[in-house]
Amino acid sequence: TCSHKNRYASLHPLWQSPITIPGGSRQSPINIQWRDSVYDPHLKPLEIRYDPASCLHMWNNGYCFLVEFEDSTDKSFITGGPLENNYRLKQFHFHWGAINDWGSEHTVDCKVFPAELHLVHWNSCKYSSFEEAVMEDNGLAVIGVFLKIGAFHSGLQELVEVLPSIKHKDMLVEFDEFDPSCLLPSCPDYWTYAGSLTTPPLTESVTWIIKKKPVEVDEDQLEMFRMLLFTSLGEEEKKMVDNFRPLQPLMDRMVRSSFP
Ligand SMILES: NS(=O)(=O)c1ccc(C(=O)NCc2cc(F)ccc2F)cc1
Ligand SMILES: [Zn+2]
Repeated sequence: TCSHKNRYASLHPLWQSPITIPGGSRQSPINIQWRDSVYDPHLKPLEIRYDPASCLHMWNNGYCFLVEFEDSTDKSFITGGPLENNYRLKQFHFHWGAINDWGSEHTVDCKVFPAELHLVHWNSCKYSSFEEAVMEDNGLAVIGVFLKIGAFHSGLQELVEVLPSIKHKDMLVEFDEFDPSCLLPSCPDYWTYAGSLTTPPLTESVTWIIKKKPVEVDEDQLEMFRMLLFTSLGEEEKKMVDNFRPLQPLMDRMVRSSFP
């Protein structure tokens, strides 16, 4: 197991006692041990079709900030990869740390990244809404992308400059014409495994697709994430940082890779 350095010391109340759900056998996040992952030559390339016009708004939900999409039709969806059906984009959000030494939910060979992007999709072939799909074991597909400190990211900057307008919990701002594929690495390689939501209700309905290559953002951009607050206007201010769940046991699961 990875040494649980003090990155869990000052966790959000949600995780003071790492919640393990009774009988949970496929919880997320996990450490991906590269050498234990199994190359699956039958895995197809992931197909990503996002329509920037389906972007609705960005808001602070008191745990992270998220950009939500219009999901009444298959305007923005993914298919292929480990997926049997089309999965419609619902929202994307991030998890990050108080400092650049930690922040991601998943780790690779125990390496922690300063932040992690999650693009959340639901199986629109089998279910009629996100809320329905979230209860089913093939209901959701989440693409995870690691962020590392490096070059300035011009696509991310469009999000960063809106953050001051959603500083407090429940603030929302209209947001349109954003194509989240600009946040993905160009390398097609990924790992995939069966897991769960990483926040309550922690339902075990997620096919995780974790991109092998991180994307680079500069430290001022990541610092802007840390100006957000968990708290509502008028409450005692608590900086929105360390909004990641502790690592969960792999148990009887295999992690497959799309690359040899
Ligand atoms: N970090 S993650 O990518 O694993 C993740 C993705 C989505 C959600 C979510 O939608 N929660 C709210 C929510 C949950 C439900 F189960 C039903 C409705 C609903 F809005 C939680 C965690
Ligand atoms: Zn997430």
